[in-house]
Amino acid sequence: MTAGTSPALRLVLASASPRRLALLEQAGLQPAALLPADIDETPQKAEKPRDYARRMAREKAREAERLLRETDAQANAYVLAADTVVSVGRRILPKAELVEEADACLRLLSGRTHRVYTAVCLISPRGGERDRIVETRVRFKNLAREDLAAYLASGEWRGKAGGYAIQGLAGSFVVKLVGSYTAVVGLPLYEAVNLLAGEGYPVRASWSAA
Ligand SMILES: Cc1cn([C@H]2C[C@H](O)[C@@H](COP(=O)(O)OP(=O)(O)OP(=O)(O)O)O2)c(=O)[nH]c1=O
Repeated sequence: MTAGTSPALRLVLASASPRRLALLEQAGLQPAALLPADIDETPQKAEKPRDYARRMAREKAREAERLLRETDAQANAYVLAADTVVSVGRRILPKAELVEEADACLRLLSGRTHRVYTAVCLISPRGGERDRIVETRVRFKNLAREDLAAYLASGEWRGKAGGYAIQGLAGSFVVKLVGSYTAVVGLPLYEAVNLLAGEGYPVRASWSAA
């Protein structure tokens, strides 16, 4: 753990997503602990995709913070959580678990622009809560029958919001992206690092090659 002058200062990533951990590490941040939060991810009736992503990130952070306090009431930790939602208009696409779901998502995304909302929420050691929401517009090419069949066979869609992963094979479906690539993968690095820095976390403490 490298957290500057305060050895007790810790970063906790409230996530089970290997992508989020890899992104955090890409930015030179090594969490001291992973604390996935098991929350109810059902969207509320008529909830807007942006509001839903924000609520989910907040609930994940709060639940992880609660779990942390249960084991260590004095924990001097920053708790970071994120949530990614893919939407077409007001419609929230599912995190595809079944091939039928992925198929339906990809047919909907084919040849059009959709929005990806990723919210990031940070709870600081003193309990202060801050968040950011990033909207990214992604345009997919027209997916041919062969594209669809091959992509579904790859299995890369499993567990991914909207039934695709831009960091994998589906990267070749993207005609245009306006917003944040890292947000689409699962953690907007610019916003996450800024949130942490703004709350006093030593974000560059481990950058030195020495
Ligand atoms: C759109 C898209 C999503 N995803 C992933 C990121 C998230 O893991 C997932 C969206 O689901 P989330 O509910 O945001 O995250 P998760 O349940 O996988 O992980 P956790 O809550 O423990 O942090 O979809 C990609 O990896 N690539 C993409 O291009």
